[in-house]
Amino acid sequence: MTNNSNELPIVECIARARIPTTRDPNHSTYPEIFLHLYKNNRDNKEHLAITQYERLIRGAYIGKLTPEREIADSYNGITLQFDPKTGDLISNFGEDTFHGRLPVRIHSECFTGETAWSARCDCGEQFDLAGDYILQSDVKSKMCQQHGVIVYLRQEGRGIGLSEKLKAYNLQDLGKDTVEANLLLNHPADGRDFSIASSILMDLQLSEVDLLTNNPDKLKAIEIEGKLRCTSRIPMVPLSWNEEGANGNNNNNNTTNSNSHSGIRSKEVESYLRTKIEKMGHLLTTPLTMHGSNLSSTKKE
Ligand SMILES: Nc1nc2c(ncn2[C@@H]2O[C@H](COP(=O)(O)OP(=O)(O)OP(=O)(O)O)[C@@H](O)[C@H]2O)c(=O)[nH]1
Repeated sequence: MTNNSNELPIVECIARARIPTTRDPNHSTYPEIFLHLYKNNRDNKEHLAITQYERLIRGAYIGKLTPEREIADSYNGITLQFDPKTGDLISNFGEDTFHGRLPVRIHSECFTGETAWSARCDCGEQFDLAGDYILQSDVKSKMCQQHGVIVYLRQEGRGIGLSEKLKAYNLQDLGKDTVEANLLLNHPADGRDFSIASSILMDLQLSEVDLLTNNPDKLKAIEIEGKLRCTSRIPMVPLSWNEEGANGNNNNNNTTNSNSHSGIRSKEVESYLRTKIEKMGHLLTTPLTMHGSNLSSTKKE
């Protein structure tokens, strides 16, 4: 395995499965998503793609697998044939490049935000918003059509890992911001490698994506000449900013922020978001009334 950062990582899907989900309460039957587990030649992590699009189910097992059966249930009118020993699809459909745009979220692991209900960051909220945007049918944007992909990168704490992130939290409690805390611990401000996500998206045969993000580094990483293109950015506006009078690019109708849930509020999350905007160039306009500050800075795209 090579580790040349100028080259795109090589990714290989090592497991796929169909997952019925409860994400869409308006759906009469449960919608289905597919989990694709990838290994790669950059790190020893298993990264994930969560897809909602029928052409992206290569290798996914559909129907009830028994040792005698070689034909699985049909899916969207296509009869699926699979290898009963491995569970892999034999049919080759879905191998063509997908011609069209799909909403895509590249999300980084955050145990504290997604599992432990931490109000230090908005990671759990963002993950839910991305799922709602992609999986629900009643979102504002007609572009969704209940199709899309979430690439879930196992890059906890912007790549520094959970134990180092907890040390950073302690420094933040002493007054450092998230960037200063990382640097004091001898880590980069952001140690993530988004090119793994690009390779996964290309493996899923995507060529054009509408990226759900405020992070300019993700927008850059997604542009692979002649292969992968970001056609538009869908801003991730914190839910709590709904009532705070967010302006500028946050008022874009085509955002993930389409419901009235009040979102995460804490002085820690405000500091976290402020540091993203002021030090990491995130494409968000701070609401003027942000608690504990009178910020009015606007980052232009
Ligand atoms: N080092 C460090 N990492 C944190 C902290 N809070 C959250 N994180 C990590 O920051 C990452 C958030 O990444 P993403 O959800 O991809 O979002 P993003 O890069 O901010 O960009 P968006 O696409 O705009 O949401 C996760 O890996 C979190 O674990 C912190 O205080 N310190």
